[in-house]
Amino acid sequence: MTSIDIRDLTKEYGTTRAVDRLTFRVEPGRVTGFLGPNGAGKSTTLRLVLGLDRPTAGTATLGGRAYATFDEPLRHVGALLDAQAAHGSRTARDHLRVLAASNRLPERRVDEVLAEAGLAAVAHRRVRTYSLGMRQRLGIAAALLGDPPVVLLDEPSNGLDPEGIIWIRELLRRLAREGRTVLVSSHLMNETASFADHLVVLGRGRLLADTAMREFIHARVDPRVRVRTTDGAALGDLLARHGYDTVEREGEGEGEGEGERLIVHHARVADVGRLAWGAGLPVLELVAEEATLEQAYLDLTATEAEFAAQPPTPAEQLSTPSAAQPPTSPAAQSPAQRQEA
Ligand SMILES: Nc1ncnc2c1ncn2[C@@H]1O[C@H](COP(=O)(O)OP(=O)(O)OP(=O)(O)O)[C@@H](O)[C@H]1O
Repeated sequence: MTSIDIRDLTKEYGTTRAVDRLTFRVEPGRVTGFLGPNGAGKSTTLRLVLGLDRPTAGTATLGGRAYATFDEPLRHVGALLDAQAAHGSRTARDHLRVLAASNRLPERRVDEVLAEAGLAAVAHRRVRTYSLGMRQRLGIAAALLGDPPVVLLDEPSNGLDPEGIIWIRELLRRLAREGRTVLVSSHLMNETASFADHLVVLGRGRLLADTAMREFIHARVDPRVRVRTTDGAALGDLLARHGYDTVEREGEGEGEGEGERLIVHHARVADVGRLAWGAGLPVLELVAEEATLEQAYLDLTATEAEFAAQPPTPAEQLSTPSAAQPPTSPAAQSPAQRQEA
């Protein structure tokens, strides 16, 4: 199995440190989402893995080898970095045939990946007539050509139509199920949440998180419960007495007799339901509000966004908590933890 190993990787462009002593491993058999604000260093990292740029320090290897040591790299790594890279005057089929020949891949792979990417019917059209989404599909077809154990995709959903977005999601899931190593950068949080098992998050070239997606979300976003009752004041008091100090009263529900809606932070449906039942308060609605990757991501990168808007002074930088260990937000604490504090 081929993992991607990034060790102490640093890349400087003049005075800009695009990647800053980065260390992480991308494991096979799962889709790893690669996230971070604009300019965080994701593309630079991918370029370094693919030998398109030389690191200032550190290493990026695939199954222990540098990309440059592969004679037929498409058999080892498939990558989509720039959907505009294909030559416009060639047909899609010819573009793939050239790539296949240069890596001694059988020509049947060209037709297989064209079919897989939904391009069979337009394979004889010149690439310059392709829409952004079609080019994106062609780039993904090229990445799959050598049946590689490692797949790296930079913003693969870019320009894809809804059907294409479902296709890429299912493709990524399948590639991971087949035991491949799949690293996908994206700015689309809903999309990433739909296909990634694991996340690597960068901020200003440094590692902010390397964790399972489920843990990433649950560590940062508190569970909430939406409850509707005929007596919001009584339920609010009851919850406060039981340590639920963040209760938002949303007011009357729509229509007559709809009751009042409350949002209870750091709570679980079973606990709120049991308390209301014990006090004889009628519950008209009781729903767990799902935490989203977007909420968790914004919580983590809030500090980074501030830095991006206004560069800190050296003194501020010194007093900033380590980016690798962001402070636990109040939202991530349980009522018990907050009471202890
Ligand atoms: N060839 C280059 N010359 C100079 N600076 C560069 C070069 N490539 C990247 N940078 C700088 O390195 C930093 C990281 O850029 P990079 O493109 O890797 O970020 P990113 O996370 O991929 O961003 P985005 O989400 O916007 O694509 C940025 O400050 C960028 O301006």
